[in-house]
Amino acid sequence: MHPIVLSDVSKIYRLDAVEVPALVDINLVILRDRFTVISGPSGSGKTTLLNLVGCIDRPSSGRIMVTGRGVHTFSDDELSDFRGRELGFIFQNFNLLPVLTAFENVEYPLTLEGVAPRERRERALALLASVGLEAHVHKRPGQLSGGQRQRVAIARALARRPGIVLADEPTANLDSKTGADIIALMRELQQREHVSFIFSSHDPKVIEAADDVVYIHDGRITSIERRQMLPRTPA
Ligand SMILES: Nc1ncnc2c1ncn2[C@@H]1O[C@H](COP(=O)(O)OP(=O)(O)OP(=O)(O)O)[C@@H](O)[C@H]1O
Repeated sequence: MHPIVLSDVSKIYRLDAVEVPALVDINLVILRDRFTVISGPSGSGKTTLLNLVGCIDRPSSGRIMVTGRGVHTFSDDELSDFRGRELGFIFQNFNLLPVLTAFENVEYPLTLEGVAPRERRERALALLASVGLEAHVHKRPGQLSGGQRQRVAIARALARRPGIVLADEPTANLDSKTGADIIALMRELQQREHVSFIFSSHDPKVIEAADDVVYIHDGRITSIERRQMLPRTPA
């Protein structure tokens, strides 16, 4: 099954009497287990599209199926439940809880889900090791570099084993070398954890790493580039 299908989706923001058409008639299939990048100039609608797919906002019209569910029909509570269960998020400014250690930040979503302490600990430590932070698990975000904070955010996004992970400009606040390392890491984790990654970005390095690139301009899809259509063999 395709994880995400958008049919005739439009989003209009209303500012007083002014209407801003941020997305217009979007028809898009985002394939599962792939690294999809939404790209386009500033103001083209990337964040709006990601917010709709991420169940943070609803379309003004059209249908959005995420893993077989029509999320455009969901109430606020249903959207929030669905987000917590099915989706992981990596935020541009990392959004880590400053008073918690790296370990506690990754463990936190598992605590919310009611996972038993031992399993929480094992999963959080394994994820922090897989992002190369085993030596930093007891540090708080303020004691970590930008790249290290992003790694914690990636580990946290994967903690509940979501089928889909979304990120808005994940390399925007990183220098170019750190950004390249983070992209390589995300690529590796996406394949290992069998998740669909959907990122918005205009970073050429992120676009280069993608399987599929959806280009948007003025709220409309201008082209879709699908690469490596053959299934990857496990490493
Ligand atoms: N909450 C809002 N209220 C009104 N207009 C909005 C709102 N959010 C976005 N817009 C408008 O919708 C359009 C698309 O914005 P969006 O943030 O999706 O673009 P973007 O491609 O992510 O841009 P950037 O790369 O600069 O982050 C823009 O014209 C923007 O001004």
